[in-house]
Amino acid sequence: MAQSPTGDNLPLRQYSIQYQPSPSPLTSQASPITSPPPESASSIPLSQVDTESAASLSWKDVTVSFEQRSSSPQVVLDGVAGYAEPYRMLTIMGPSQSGKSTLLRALSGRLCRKAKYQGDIRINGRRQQLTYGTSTFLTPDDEVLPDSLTVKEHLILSAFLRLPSNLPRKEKLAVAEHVMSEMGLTELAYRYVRKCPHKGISGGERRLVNLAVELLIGPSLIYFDDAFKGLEGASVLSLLIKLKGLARGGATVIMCTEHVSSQVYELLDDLCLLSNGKMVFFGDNIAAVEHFSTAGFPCPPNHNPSDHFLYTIGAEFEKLRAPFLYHWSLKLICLSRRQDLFKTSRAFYVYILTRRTHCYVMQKGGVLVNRIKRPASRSEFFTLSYRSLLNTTRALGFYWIRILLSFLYMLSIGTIFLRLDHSKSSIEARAACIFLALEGMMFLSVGGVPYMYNEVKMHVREMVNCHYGVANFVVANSIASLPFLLLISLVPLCSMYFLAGLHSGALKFIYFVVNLYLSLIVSESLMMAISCIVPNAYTGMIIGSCVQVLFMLVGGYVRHDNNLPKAFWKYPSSYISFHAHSLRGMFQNEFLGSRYGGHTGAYIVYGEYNFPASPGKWWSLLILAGMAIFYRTLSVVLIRLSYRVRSLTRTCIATGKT
Ligand SMILES: Nc1ncnc2c1ncn2[C@@H]1O[C@H](COP(=O)(O)OP(=O)(O)OP(=O)(O)O)[C@@H](O)[C@H]1O
Repeated sequence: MAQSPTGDNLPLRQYSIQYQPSPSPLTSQASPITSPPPESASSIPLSQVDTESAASLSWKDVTVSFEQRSSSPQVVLDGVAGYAEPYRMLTIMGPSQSGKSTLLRALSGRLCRKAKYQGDIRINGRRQQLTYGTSTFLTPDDEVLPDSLTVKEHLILSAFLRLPSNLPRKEKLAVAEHVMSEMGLTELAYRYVRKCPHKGISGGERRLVNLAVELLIGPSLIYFDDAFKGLEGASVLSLLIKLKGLARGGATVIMCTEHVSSQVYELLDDLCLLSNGKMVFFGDNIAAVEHFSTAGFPCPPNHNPSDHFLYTIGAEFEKLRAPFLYHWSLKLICLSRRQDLFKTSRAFYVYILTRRTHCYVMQKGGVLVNRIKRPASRSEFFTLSYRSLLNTTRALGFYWIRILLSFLYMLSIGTIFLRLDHSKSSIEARAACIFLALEGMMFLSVGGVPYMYNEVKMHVREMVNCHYGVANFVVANSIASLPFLLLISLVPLCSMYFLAGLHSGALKFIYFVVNLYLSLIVSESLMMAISCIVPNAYTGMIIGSCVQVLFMLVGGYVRHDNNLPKAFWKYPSSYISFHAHSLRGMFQNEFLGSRYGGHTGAYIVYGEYNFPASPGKWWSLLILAGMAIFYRTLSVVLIRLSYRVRSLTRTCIATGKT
């Protein structure tokens, strides 16, 4: 484990991943296994562990249940015990729904608030909080990367986001380079992190990039949920070798997976087998095979042990096996043997408790000291803004195509309403032209939902590992969008405004641009708030479209203000509809102070179109600005509420409350 070149007392470490595969443990001379297993030969004695940053995790009586609406609580983990040591990799295995992810979440302090937790989890023998930089949690479900950035850019920007501000810029770059080369990503440095046949990277490489990003802060504890989900042979092996390298570098690696190939199984260190929330086995990979054999379930020759365990302990296999067991007595024998298997797990439990006590005694001081300072909020903010700007500049579909579409749309409106005169008949045409221009432009912002959804998801993933705050993310994202929204309101508008021959005054034109600009900012902010709560981008687009249409209906053009039904449509919908404020301002700007076919502007706006006389057009701009701030603040609140990862266990570890 190489120390970082940070000078000072900065306890930042960099992993050196130089894993050399050892001879296959399954083919090597294994001693006959008894229960509980003997201390593994490959296990590093705890006295030799680098206690400055190493983390020994031990847990006992961990019980987790979820409240059910109609029935009694569902017990997902039932009195599970175990430990994970530095320099070793623990793999939690078991059939689907056996509680693997729940155990991993409990151990990392990331259980959701709904979960009822009981138990005793200790780090280096103490109940203590996992502080920033000490642990990282990865899951393929949250695997969202900024698609428009290259691997190198992503790692460098992540280093700036994660490493302390007092670390010189040069050293942050050096850390990023180091991690990139250790993870074997140097050759991919200039490839985009998106999945794309030519310029992008594969799914396995994306997972390595995700892991690399988390390694920048040198965490002592690495939790990896469903580590191999969606990966095929070579990628699984490559990821496993990297994880094992990390463990050999001093990290405590805990991952969970449903099953692995026999080649991968040979490379595993410790195993925790779960079935239906109960622990069936705990020990090293060789001991597991022996244990099943002793309990009457020998793994057939040339058979994948991991598949064999799944078959034996998986409740769902029971149903599948039944038709093949025509002899009832045979079935009963099988079931009773299976009970034996579960009973022997008691012996492992006792063994683990002994070992766990050992962990307490040997760990010097018992405190996890591998803490690094969080970057200052200001530097976080600048890096996030820069990343958002870079991402949006390159996101072709998000802004550039939108600018082009907006231009074509405005051009169409401009040519349809070409050179409007000041006659009476032009009043209706002018009103329609303004309404269509405004509504069309605001509606196009729905197309940005998938992009925003990805941004929010990426942020939440980073938030889970405590990398930066929500407010910084939302403000940075808003600032990055401003130049593009200005382009969208200015470039296309010019084509329409002058072609249609709307009011010729310079101030009137500036007002039109500012009003459209603010309306787009509000619309964008609303879409962001929606992206924070929807389960996927498509739902977000549907909800976004519905809200835009609803706001348009009460905007004052489709149905005049005094004709709107009072309940719901007028109060409160027409007041909270930013379309209404924007449209009223636009109409006041276009018509007031001019005469059209003998009618005064005031008559047209307040008499014919029934817009309320107050507030005035400048107030509408202020209201729009206020709404933009409101929706952005709402996004901060929604992200905090809906993705709240309040660490229940963390609190328990820290306070000793069970
Ligand atoms: N937030 C939750 N609310 C309600 N029930 C939950 C929640 N999380 C997990 N469960 C339940 O806990 C049980 C175990 O889930 P868990 O995800 O831990 O299993 P798993 O072994 O990781 O499964 P898989 O391999 O399919 O991911 C499941 O029956 C699941 O329905």
